[in-house]
Amino acid sequence: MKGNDGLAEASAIPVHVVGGFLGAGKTTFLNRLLRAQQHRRLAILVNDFGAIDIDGLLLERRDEDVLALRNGCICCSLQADLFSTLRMILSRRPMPEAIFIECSGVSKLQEMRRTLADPMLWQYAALEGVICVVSAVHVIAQARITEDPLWKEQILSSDMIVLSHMDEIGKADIRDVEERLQKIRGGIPILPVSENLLTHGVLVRPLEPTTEKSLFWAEGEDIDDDFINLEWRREASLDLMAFRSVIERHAPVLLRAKGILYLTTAPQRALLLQMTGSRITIGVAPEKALSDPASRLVFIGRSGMFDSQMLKNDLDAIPA
Ligand SMILES: Nc1nc2c(ncn2[C@@H]2O[C@H](COP(=O)(O)OP(=O)(O)OP(=O)(O)O)[C@@H](O)[C@H]2O)c(=O)[nH]1
Repeated sequence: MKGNDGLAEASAIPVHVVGGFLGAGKTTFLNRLLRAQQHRRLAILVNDFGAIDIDGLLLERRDEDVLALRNGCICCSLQADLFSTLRMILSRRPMPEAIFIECSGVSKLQEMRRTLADPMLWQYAALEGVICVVSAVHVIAQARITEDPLWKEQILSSDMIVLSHMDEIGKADIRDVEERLQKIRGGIPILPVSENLLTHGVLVRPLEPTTEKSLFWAEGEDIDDDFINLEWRREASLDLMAFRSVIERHAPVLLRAKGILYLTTAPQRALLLQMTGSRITIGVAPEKALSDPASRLVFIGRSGMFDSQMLKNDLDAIPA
């Protein structure tokens, strides 16, 4: 049977939102969860703030299960795309058992919550809960991130916090992190990533659909303007020392960088660059990355602080 809007009627599919600041560990958490729940039919919707689909590349799931929404933020500028993608997922047969939405690191979770509380959507896909992934290392050592109003908004607007990067700090620091988070949002469950959490799914407090009329087209505050991103692509491989010095020069104003790199020392080898705050790692990229032989990187910073043109000029000047 079909509903008035053309969607098949069915009991609502649970929707889990996974949010959290730039580089907090959302994709890593989701990958662990997907591995633990391999037997389930899940649809994953991933929102990269930039046009380059890095998160889609990093998610370990069959390509057809992962849908990417790029070049904007689903909590504001991509709201309409979010709805049309959800409709497409809901029209699939067999239907997924659950939908996970990985927000971009700049998504406001209150906006996501309002968007998904749409009364019409709720009949088919009901928000089960909003999980905020918080990096314990950010809390202990990255004041630049934890002083960002958006970081706090995400904690205040979620139902549960999942702590990442706990392996990198000691027990006393973990207690300190929990206390600091409880001060921001008293009573919120703060959970480490455990097998139990990954296997038995993610709780959480069921919400009621909004009584307001559909927010489908409601205009939210556009937070895309607060952040600037630079997408940079180079067909030839890069000199590591020159690349490093460019990154070190710009690191103080960057909140996040990630992407695929090819270096002159091993031009056939795709490397994965990850940078959150001032922490940088370069490791082996997933095999899928090799389908594109170009280096492709995304850099994100706050407007007014991050000079994307200057970074682009510096990157362009790196010798091949
Ligand atoms: N040691 C450690 N590293 C982690 C953990 N979680 C994530 N990372 C690393 O932190 C970096 C960022 O992790 P991602 O999962 O890509 O973070 P994200 O929140 O999806 O990033 P954006 O989508 O860009 O906002 C990567 O280098 C991960 O390997 C963790 O629990 N422990």
